[in-house]
Amino acid sequence: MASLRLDGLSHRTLAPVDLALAAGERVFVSGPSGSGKSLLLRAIADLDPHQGEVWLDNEPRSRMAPPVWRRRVGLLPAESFWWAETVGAHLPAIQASDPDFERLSGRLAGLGFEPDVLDWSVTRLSTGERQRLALVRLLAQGPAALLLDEATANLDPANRDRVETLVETYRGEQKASVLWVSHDPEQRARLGGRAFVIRDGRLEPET
Ligand SMILES: Nc1ncnc2c1ncn2[C@@H]1O[C@H](COP(=O)(O)OP(=O)(O)OP(=O)(O)O)[C@@H](O)[C@H]1O
Repeated sequence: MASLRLDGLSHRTLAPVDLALAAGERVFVSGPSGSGKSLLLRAIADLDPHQGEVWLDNEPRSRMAPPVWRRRVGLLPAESFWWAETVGAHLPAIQASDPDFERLSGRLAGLGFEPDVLDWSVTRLSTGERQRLALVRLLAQGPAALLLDEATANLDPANRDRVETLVETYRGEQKASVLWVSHDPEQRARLGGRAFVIRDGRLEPET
């Protein structure tokens, strides 16, 4: 559970942003291709050069070790990277007797996977499977804030709904703040909440 606050955060194409998300709040960001949405998320995750500060509750990013920050502020990139042989090798080693195993199996099932997906080779994953499994992998770290870059861009409506449900369940249970980049106005309308747009290098409330 944590609030997320951007304090004069800027990057190469974006004017300084001040934005506060309460713990458990979801905020959408949209904007034309190339407007700087992904760079905004990457700056918050401290993956790219930027100016300004980001806070999780009262903890500034500059006082946290980068690996710790990136575990607590979890970025789901538009294209996920898989480096090991199997899906399961990317997830924490959990025994079937561990309570976390049930939670993991529940999330996999909620996204339409059988438990044997953990044994699948990553080379067989379709684009949509990669996108859904990358979300499961991210949530397994237990982030306090989620940064979602087009989390449903490659999915059919049924799988899009499954991902929305999983994100909303996690947000509700963990009181995680969620910054969600989405091009889909119907998704923003369906889920509700505050929405912003990046126009001419500025983050503005969507009207
Ligand atoms: N490493 C880099 N060096 C120079 N320019 C970059 C770099 N990374 C991104 N850019 C540029 O910054 C701009 C914003 O990129 P960004 O990926 O944030 O766009 P976006 O809003 O997420 O677009 P899309 O909706 O197409 O994913 C683009 O013009 C991009 O070419």
